[in-house]
Amino acid sequence: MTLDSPLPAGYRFRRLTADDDRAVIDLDSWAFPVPVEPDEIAKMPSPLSWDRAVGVEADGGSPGGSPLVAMHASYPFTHFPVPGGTLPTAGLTWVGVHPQHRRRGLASAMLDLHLARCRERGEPLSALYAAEYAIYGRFGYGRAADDVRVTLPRGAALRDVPGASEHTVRIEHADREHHGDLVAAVHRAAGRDAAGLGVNRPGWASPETPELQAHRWHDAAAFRQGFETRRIVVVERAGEPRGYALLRRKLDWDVTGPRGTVNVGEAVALDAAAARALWGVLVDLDLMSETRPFVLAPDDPLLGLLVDRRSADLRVADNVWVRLVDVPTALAGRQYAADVDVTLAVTDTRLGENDGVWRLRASAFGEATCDRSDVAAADADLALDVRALGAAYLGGTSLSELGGAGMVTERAPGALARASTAFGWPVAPVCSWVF
Ligand SMILES: CC(=O)SCCNC(=O)CCNC(=O)[C@H](O)C(C)(C)COP(=O)(O)OP(=O)(O)OC[C@H]1O[C@@H](n2cnc3c(N)ncnc32)[C@H](O)[C@@H]1OP(=O)(O)O
Repeated sequence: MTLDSPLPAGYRFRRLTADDDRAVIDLDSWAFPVPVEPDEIAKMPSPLSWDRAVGVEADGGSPGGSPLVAMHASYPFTHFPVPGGTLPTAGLTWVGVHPQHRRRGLASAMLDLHLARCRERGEPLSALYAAEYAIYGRFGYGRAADDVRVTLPRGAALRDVPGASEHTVRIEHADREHHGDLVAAVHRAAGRDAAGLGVNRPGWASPETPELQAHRWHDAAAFRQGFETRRIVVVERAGEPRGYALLRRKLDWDVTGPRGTVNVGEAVALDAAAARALWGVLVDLDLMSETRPFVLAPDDPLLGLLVDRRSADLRVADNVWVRLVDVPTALAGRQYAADVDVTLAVTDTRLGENDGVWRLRASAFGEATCDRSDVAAADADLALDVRALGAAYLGGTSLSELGGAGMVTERAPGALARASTAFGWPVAPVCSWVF
């Protein structure tokens, strides 16, 4: 795997291994300051896939410290959900540069190396969560999904759903041994057939590696911020799990009485009745005054269940960002919501292989092909940067919205409306956990 990519003078790439764990934690705590000592973090299982972690060393290093001054890594998603299918995808993560070495081009060099390695591994997509919004557009990533954050008042009124009362509820300490398989199975089922529509939910990635799973189930006291250990609510119908939520509570008091908070890490239900049963529990826990789900899809059933949506103080956040590393493979590797036959003049200043005109042909919810076209760029139906293609790829941002912001240019009248419909998807993309 290549490490042969240009860096500013005085720096070199080096593969990282498990022996670098402590130096990686020290560097990471420079990039992401947290109120937890590196010694404590070192006791946690590392989520990294070391064969995909690359460091940057500086000549001379830092005085009294490690020569490691920057790093990046990626998680392998062999089955990252895209509209109507899955594709191998690199989940870029742990991008960090020591503050003393920032703005010298280290992140740019790491991103170029990352994209080259994705191509070598045959991963047509890369996805990430962005620490800051303005960083990743220049590297060809587009904001591909949004999620919503809400704060639910205690006892928030929920619409009735027939069948909800037929569920039983278990509230237990959450641990991997007892709940790992259940959580994985319900999460997978919810992504495969979102809300029983017979179509999948793009972006709904699973933590695939043993390292990531161990890290996600590890419940480090140092990161709980006064909240209790992790708990789980499981709703079942006829003995079969139909939904779950991972949560923690924290009890506070003021003169008017208890004002506890419920933080919900992940809440997943397989149908409307299970969602109603689950949320009925989550908004009515004794001594709590509000419930805060972490990440919800913009079309999560909870939003439709709320009788008064305004009471939920809804805010929108960017969720996963997507980068098409191999444009034809990525475009042919998803399904489309309508028949489409369109030529796209794609600009990609970092990966020249993607640059040029591509002809995409697909039948609604069926096969798709994408081939290089000999149409001149000026005559293609639509012109767009690879970043806009990434934003539209999971069906969460419409090409017409991007066109309205000047990020897609229509050359053939009607092409933007048709392509926009085809690139859409009946289920909003979202990833339910941050990687
Ligand atoms: C997927 C993830 O892992 S997200 C985590 C990202 N990491 C962090 O936020 C941790 C704290 N920050 C850092 O470690 C670093 O500042 C990084 C990684 C964000 C940037 O690293 P640097 O080596 O300073 O970036 P580099 O010098 O290559 O800058 C490249 C370009 O991005 C711009 N840029 C860098 N960081 C930012 C930012 N936070 N916001 C906006 N623009 C930025 C630079 O100005 C530069 O622009 P230019 O090409 O027009 O001159």
